[in-house]
Amino acid sequence: MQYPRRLAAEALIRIERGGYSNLVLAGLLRDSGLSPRDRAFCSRLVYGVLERRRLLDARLSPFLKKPVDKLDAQVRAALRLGLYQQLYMDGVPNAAAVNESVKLVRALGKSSAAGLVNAVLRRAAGPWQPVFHSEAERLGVTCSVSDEIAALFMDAFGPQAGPLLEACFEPPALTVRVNALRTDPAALAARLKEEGVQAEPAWVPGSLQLYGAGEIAALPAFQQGLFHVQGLASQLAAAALDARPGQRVLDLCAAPGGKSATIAQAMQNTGQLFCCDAAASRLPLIEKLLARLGVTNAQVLRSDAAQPVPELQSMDRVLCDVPCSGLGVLAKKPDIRYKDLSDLPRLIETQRAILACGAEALRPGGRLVYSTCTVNPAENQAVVRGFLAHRRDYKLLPPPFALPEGALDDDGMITFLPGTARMDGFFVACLERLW
Ligand SMILES: C[S@@+](CC[C@H](N)C(=O)[O-])C[C@H]1O[C@@H](n2cnc3c(N)ncnc32)[C@H](O)[C@@H]1O
Repeated sequence: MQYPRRLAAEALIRIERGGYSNLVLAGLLRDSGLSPRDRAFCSRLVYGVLERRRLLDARLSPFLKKPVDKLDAQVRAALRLGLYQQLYMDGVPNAAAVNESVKLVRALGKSSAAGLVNAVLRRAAGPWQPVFHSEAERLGVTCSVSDEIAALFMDAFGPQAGPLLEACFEPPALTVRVNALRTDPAALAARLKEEGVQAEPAWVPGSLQLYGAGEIAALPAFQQGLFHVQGLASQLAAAALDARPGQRVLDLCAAPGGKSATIAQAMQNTGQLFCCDAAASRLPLIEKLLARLGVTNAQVLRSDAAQPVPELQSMDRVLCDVPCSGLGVLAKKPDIRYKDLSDLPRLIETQRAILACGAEALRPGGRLVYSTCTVNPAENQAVVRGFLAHRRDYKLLPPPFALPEGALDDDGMITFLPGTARMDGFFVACLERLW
């Protein structure tokens, strides 16, 4: 089992140097020749260490002469991987975790650190009695997020902050949106079975949950555009728009195109769907996805949604799926755990501006959905309430779908907290323009 560990260390080192975790890992695994079991082991190690990094470092630090950040990257990776196996992988005996880490650091060309790795790991997994200076620090270390994120959860959710941050260690269910332009859930489930993947209807209509899927993009059903991978919360946000055949629909922040694709299917490939994004480099992602799924009613445009767009007016539907802090998707994107939030006020300004411009583009009687993948009330309820305070021509609609247990309903604004029905944390508000 040395090779998957070595690959995991290599991935961690490249990610530290600025690589995106999903791309780095996918690239290394693709060329590895590893069995599916070893790939799964390697992925678990990489994502596990990224997720628990702060806690792992806090437990390693007392046994090191210098901060973890100042160690050689190879030594740091071997220590974090070793301690992660000791603490979180029941299938790996403690002694094996230590011995394999010693071998690993040698294989990584740092034989001189073998004694250190051995000595530190023999002690770091023992009893731990940390001293914290604040509740935010305690939650931050034990749940492996920054103090700032811990404090934000404490402000927003009080005593629920801890359990919610714990829930962010549980990955959401792997779900796909069945491409209604080409197939239906029963036919797709049968097809996936033929391709070796178990698929069952998830509770959101038109979706399937997959089990034991390996590399999804390699499946013929994927390549033939029979589905796209999409979380249930995102599918619900797209469904909340209630887009109909023949309508004019504007998706203001569309890349990489997941919700646009689901909306195009609801429109039965008729009418006009405008898929905009400010990031030119992300537009090809939308084009590629829509082409694979056979969407023909969409135009992909570069456009800054925070500025009025006079050409895109009188829409029947507008989706503002705005850029956000991403605090609902910590379980999928571990990098967000340590994200600097100093930019938040500027981000909230952008969210407000996008909602205001989206509202201008909607016709009276039309529907607008404002959504985020964060659970931060300042980016969610506060933005919508601030908007409604000076737009008397808009009103909130009741939730357009049955809410799963645990979802919050705030005058019709819906928050899925992390862990609700195995979904991402997400926010959806549905608004109607009255005149
Ligand atoms: C949450 S993502 C959208 C996800 C997309 N709706 C989907 O379902 O695949 C937010 C997007 O907003 C884009 N964005 C950020 N600022 C923007 C702006 N001022 N105008 C338009 N798009 C913007 C980002 O490039 C990013 O692609």
